[in-house]
Amino acid sequence: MTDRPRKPRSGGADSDPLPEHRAGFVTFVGRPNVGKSTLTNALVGEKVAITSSKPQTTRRAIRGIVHRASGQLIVVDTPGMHRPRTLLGERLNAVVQDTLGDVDVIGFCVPANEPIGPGDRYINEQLDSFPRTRKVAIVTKTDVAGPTRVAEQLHAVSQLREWDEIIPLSALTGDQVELLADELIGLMPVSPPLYGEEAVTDETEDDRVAELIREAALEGVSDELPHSLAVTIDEMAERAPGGVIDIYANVWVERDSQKGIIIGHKGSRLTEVGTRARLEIEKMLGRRVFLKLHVKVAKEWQRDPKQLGRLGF
Ligand SMILES: Nc1nc2c(ncn2[C@@H]2O[C@H](COP(=O)(O)OP(=O)(O)OP(=O)(O)O)[C@@H](O)[C@H]2O)c(=O)[nH]1
Repeated sequence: MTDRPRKPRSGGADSDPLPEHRAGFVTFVGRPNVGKSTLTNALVGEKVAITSSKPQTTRRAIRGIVHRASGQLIVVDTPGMHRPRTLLGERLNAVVQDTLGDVDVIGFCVPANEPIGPGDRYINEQLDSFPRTRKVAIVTKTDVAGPTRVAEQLHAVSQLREWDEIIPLSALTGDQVELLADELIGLMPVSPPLYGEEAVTDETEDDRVAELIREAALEGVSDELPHSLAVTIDEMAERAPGGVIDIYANVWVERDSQKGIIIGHKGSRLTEVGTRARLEIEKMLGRRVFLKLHVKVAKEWQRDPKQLGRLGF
C-alpha cells in the first residue's frame, strides 16, 4: 500500500549484494472483457479470478498472490469501471475507487485488437485522481493482433499519459507475462513478503467455490442474465476424512423466467453447469466433489440493499 513505511534502498560498501526483496499491491483496470482476470490468473499460475466472455463478470476484489525470488505481487482484481445503473453498479464502482486509492501500481489494460475508444479514455482520465500511484500500460491479447497492429496500439497508448512502463503481452499464450511480473515487482516498495509462500489468494475456499460455480453458470447464457446471477454456498463438508467433499450451493437469479433458463429442459442445463463447476472445483481442491445446486429466485436483488448484503455484496 502506498502509505506503508518503506525501507530505504540499501547502499554503501558493506551493503548486502543481493537485490532487495520487494512486495506490494497492483490492480488491473480497463474496459470489461479486456482480459484482466485472465492476466491475474496467468501471473498467479492458478485460477483465482473467474474469466468469462461475458463483460463485467468480475464482482469482488480478489487478491491473487504472485511469488518470485525478487518479490511478491498482490493482485487485486476489480470489477470493470462503468457508469452505474443499479445499486450493485454503484457498489462495484465504490470497490474500484477504494482499490485504486490503495495500491502501489495500477495496470491500465487495453486490448491490442481494438482501437482505443471513449471507454478507455474515461478510465484513463479516472487515473488522474491517483497522481502518486505508479502506472503501467498493458496492451493485452497480442496473440490476436499482428505486429504492426501491436506497434500502432503501443504508440496510441503512449499518447494517453506518461507511463512508468508500457508492455504488450498475451495472457493466453503467456508471452511477456514474466516480463510484466518483473517490471511490476521492480516498481514495488522494498518490503519482506506480505503473504506466506503457499498462499495464492486470500479469498476463502467458500468464495472461490462460489465463483467457480458462477463462472460455469455464466457459460452460454444470454446477455441480460449474467448480472442477475449470484452464488452462495450453504454447506461444504467432507463425507469422511480425506473422502468426497459434499457441496450444497444456491444459484440466485432475479426472475422466474431466468430460473427456467438456468435449469434448462428437464434440468439439462443445470446438470451441465454442475459438471463443469465440479471439475474446476475438484481441480482447485485436489479432491473428489459431490456438488448439489439449487436455483433460487431473489426478486430484483441487484437493487435491494438487504438482498445484496445477503448475497455478499
Ligand atoms: N486471444 C486472447 N484472448 C484473451 C486473452 N486474455 C483474455 N482473453 C479472453 O477475453 C475474454 C475476457 O477475459 P477476462 O479475463 O474475463 O476479462 P476481464 O477484463 O477480466 O473482464 P471483466 O471481468 O468483464 O472485467 C475471455 O474470453 C478471455 O478468454 C489473451 O491474451 N488472448
